Amino acid sequence: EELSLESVKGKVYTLDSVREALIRQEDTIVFGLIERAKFLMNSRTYGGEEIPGFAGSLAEFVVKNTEAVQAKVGRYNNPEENPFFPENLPPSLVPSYSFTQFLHPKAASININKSIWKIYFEELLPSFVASGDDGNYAQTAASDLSLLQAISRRIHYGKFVAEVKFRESAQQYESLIRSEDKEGLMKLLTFESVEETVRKRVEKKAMVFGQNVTLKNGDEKNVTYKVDPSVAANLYKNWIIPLTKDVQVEYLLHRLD
Ligand SMILES: O=C(O)C(=O)C[C@]1(C(=O)O)C=C[C@@H](O)C=C1
Repeated sequence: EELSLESVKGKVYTLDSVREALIRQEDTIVFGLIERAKFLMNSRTYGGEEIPGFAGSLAEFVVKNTEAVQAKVGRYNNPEENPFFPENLPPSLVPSYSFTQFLHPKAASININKSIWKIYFEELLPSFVASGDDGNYAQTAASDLSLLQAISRRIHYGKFVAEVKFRESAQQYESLIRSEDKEGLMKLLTFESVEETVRKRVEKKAMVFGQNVTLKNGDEKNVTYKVDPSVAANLYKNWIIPLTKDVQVEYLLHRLD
């Protein structure tokens, strides 16, 4: 019998368990897309300085302040969580839970939220949100925040995936890490067939969770969706999976520090 990766009590990370976690996070992301798509683009949420005395957008104001509140109640004590604005976050005020420390300390702090932020507003939103203004800026920012958090958590979960893979094939990874062979690392950590399954499942989830439900007979043939299922699948294909892989490579490059 093989020993479990973590013999201490607490959360156990294995390739199966991290993949299970990624699958569950798909639900959160698909629901997040559906919730954000309820509102129009509402560009005033993202531009100009709408808040007196605050140098940033309304969305930035909501995210910064919400992260500060959540930091005070311990959100970022969990190594699976990564803030968008880590600068000047207040300390937690609550007793901390002892989360399983699974990551390599020198690689654990990777945070690519600055890129995620930019991609989200510049590329993702326009791909699934209808243009226009319905005035719901606060609700829009709140739904952006929960979707951003879900996407960020998923992408940074790459650290856990990478650590599992490293422990399973330490020798193979070590030589690639020592020669800083990014391409070789990318190749070793890639499973094309898993990626294809992820994309297909996400498309199906967008169909199942996002279909407009009616009780009228005959409507089964005219099903419509709240978010175009192919948009959800492409979001994974073009951004979420590639960024999760970038996090894995970045993590591995620091794995022997
Ligand atoms: O499941 C894995 O092994 C992962 O690394 C996750 C993931 C993904 O982002 O979904 C990324 C790279 C692999 O090629 C397959 C899937």
